[in-house]
Amino acid sequence: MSEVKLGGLSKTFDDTVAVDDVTMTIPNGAFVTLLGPTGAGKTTILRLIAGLERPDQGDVTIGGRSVVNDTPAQRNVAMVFQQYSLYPHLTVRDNLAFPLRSPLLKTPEEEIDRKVLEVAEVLRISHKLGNKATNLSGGEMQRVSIGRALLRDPSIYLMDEPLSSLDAKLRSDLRIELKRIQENLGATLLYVTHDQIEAMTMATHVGVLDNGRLVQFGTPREIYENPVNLYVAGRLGQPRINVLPADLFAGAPTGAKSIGLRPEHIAQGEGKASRVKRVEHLGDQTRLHLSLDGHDIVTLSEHHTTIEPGDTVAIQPRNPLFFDASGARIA
Ligand SMILES: Nc1ncnc2c1ncn2[C@@H]1O[C@H](COP(=O)(O)OP(=O)(O)OP(=O)(O)O)[C@@H](O)[C@H]1O
Repeated sequence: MSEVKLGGLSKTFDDTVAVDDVTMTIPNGAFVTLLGPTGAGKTTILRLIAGLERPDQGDVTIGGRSVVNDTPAQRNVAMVFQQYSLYPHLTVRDNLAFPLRSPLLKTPEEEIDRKVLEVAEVLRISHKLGNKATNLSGGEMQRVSIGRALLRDPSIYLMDEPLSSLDAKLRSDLRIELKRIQENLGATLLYVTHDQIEAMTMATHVGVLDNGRLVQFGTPREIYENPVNLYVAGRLGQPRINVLPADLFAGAPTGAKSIGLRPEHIAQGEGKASRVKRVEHLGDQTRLHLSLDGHDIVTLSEHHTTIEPGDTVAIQPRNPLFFDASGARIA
């Protein structure tokens, strides 16, 4: 596995700037997620690293060596796409074994068998090894695609929303498995997702993209607790951060246009009186939807709260974030 560096990487398609001067280091053994809305440039970054696109500007190095003039095969990256890409006429076993049977590798058949079984076990598809790839459910096909990538020994794994087609239960199981496998292998992984839970739970580092630009790169905790701007603050956190006028509460610093309050950063009991509009009991948490001077605010409450719609709750900020008129964080 290797450190992968992007230096001033840019790519334009016709009039669209897909990737805009991105500089980023994916440390050896790191699990980096790229987070951003549709069209932010996530997939294009993966394709530039894989060698499926050529950059207009900038460099990609793998293990300290520039690879921009290398073919995808020479780069030795393993890519898992959102859409599974299996050989339909082959069995699951043969699909998994395929990369190991490359004439260059000369892997002995018993070793191939052992590795295939191991990966099939982890991904819970051992009972389907004899099936043709076409006789699988979407979730099973995607697990085979992930398994096929895991069977190689690439410089980096590039994964483009590999879990997005799976149901919620399987997705959360595989999230844990994938993280465990990555840690065991010491694998370097760049993982694209829309899903902030995936970004928060699996990543050692998160890169947040906005219109092709990398706006912040840091640990999930840094990104959550210290967002550089409103855009980043809004990408992590469920329920989303409340963004309110800075003068709604006393104490805003000069130049502050808005205050960002995460739902858990609102203290109840003292402060300004808000009206309860809705109470959502979600099992693991209870959410209060409040209205204060015409602004909607979401906060959390105790599981067994007796607060009801129509009640009044006094609230005040705790650990607020302040942003200027351009959205940049100022305090
Ligand atoms: N081959 C292409 N030709 C023209 N435009 C492209 C091409 N590939 C990507 N784009 C454009 O570049 C921008 C970035 O696309 P990209 O697929 O990298 O975004 P993304 O963040 O991966 O989005 P999604 O989450 O929807 O996959 C988009 O505006 C897209 O329409």
